Amino acid sequence: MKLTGIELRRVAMPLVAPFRTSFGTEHERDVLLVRAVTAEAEGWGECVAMSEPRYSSEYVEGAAEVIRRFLAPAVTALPSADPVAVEPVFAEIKGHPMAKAAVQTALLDAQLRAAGLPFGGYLGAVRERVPAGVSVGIMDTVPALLDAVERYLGQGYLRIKLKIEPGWDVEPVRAVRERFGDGVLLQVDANTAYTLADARHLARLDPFDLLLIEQPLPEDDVRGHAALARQIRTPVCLDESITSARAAADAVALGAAAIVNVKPGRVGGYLEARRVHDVCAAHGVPVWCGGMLETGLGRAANVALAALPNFTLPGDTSASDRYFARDITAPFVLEDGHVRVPTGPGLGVEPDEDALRDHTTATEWLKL
Ligand SMILES: CC(=O)N[C@@H](Cc1ccc2ccccc2c1)C(=O)O
Ligand SMILES: [Mg+2]
Repeated sequence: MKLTGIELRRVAMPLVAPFRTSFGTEHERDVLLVRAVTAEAEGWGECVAMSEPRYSSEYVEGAAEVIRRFLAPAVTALPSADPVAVEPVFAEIKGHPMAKAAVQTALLDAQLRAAGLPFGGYLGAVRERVPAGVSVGIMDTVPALLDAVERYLGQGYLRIKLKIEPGWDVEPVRAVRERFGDGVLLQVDANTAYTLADARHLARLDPFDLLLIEQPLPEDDVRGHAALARQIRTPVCLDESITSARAAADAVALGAAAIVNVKPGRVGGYLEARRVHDVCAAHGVPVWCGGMLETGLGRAANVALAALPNFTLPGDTSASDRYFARDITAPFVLEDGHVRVPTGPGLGVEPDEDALRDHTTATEWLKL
């Protein structure tokens, strides 16, 4: 597949409501999109980096620079812009998994569109729709949280995830359990906000029968998560720590992860994400698809990935309107708590021209 060019496009996506986590509050997504143009077709990839390095070390401006200076030239140096062949070449450039994932996905999308193959079919999807969970931010008050959870349950979401941090954890969880009962699938995500010294405090979440507690400790504290897992009953799930299939194998072998949140951007792409899925399946560890407030382009790829067999827990694959009043693709909608896997070639969705134009803040054509 001959690459004729790569476009870097920045889009501003206002959020329907501020989204607060233990690492800050987001009001608008500044998204970097990658468009790979080949003679046969063009493909899209979405970089999930935030505008500031608060979730992980990557940030939008940095990802654009890495693509501009290192990843795009590496692709053009290849005889063919093959999404699988780029992996060993990208491996020589250290880090920057979100930037790598965006470029590889754009190449995959172009290749699959040209071949008329859907992304889900290519990855090994076994379902036509996936159960959707929703991530609920930290709120100013418990009543405000209960209103938000009530709205999401009313829309049909099959699982509720509450962001927590020291000072906002046991009380909101107790309030949700007391108000909505034990039947609701409920989990929490700390985004690394605690330390092992908080183990006894985190054990106070045990009575609430949570599905999991996501990334309570720092990204590099795998040993600490294994020690914590021996002191609490709630299953420990890792997110930020799982940076590759090897990291997943290590975390599982060390007893640090009973469940894994799979995020293609965090591990360098959808092919590595599938390897994480396969390693976890081999160890009997269930996975679910995490979210990074993607537009419909990244959402389409995530929903396809979430249809693989070992994705047995509802993911953060919410409908578009959970984050955006207007998506840049046809919106993903919730149907009986599920989101449909696109069936068209490649990602199966493309940007709506008008929406893309209205949200675009910058475009840059990389001379190759
Ligand atoms: C759905 C969910 O909770 N996602 C991440 C956290 C997160 C939160 C806020 C974000 C804002 C901009 C870009 C990425 C972001 C990721 C998580 O699982 O840890
Ligand atoms: Mg998380």
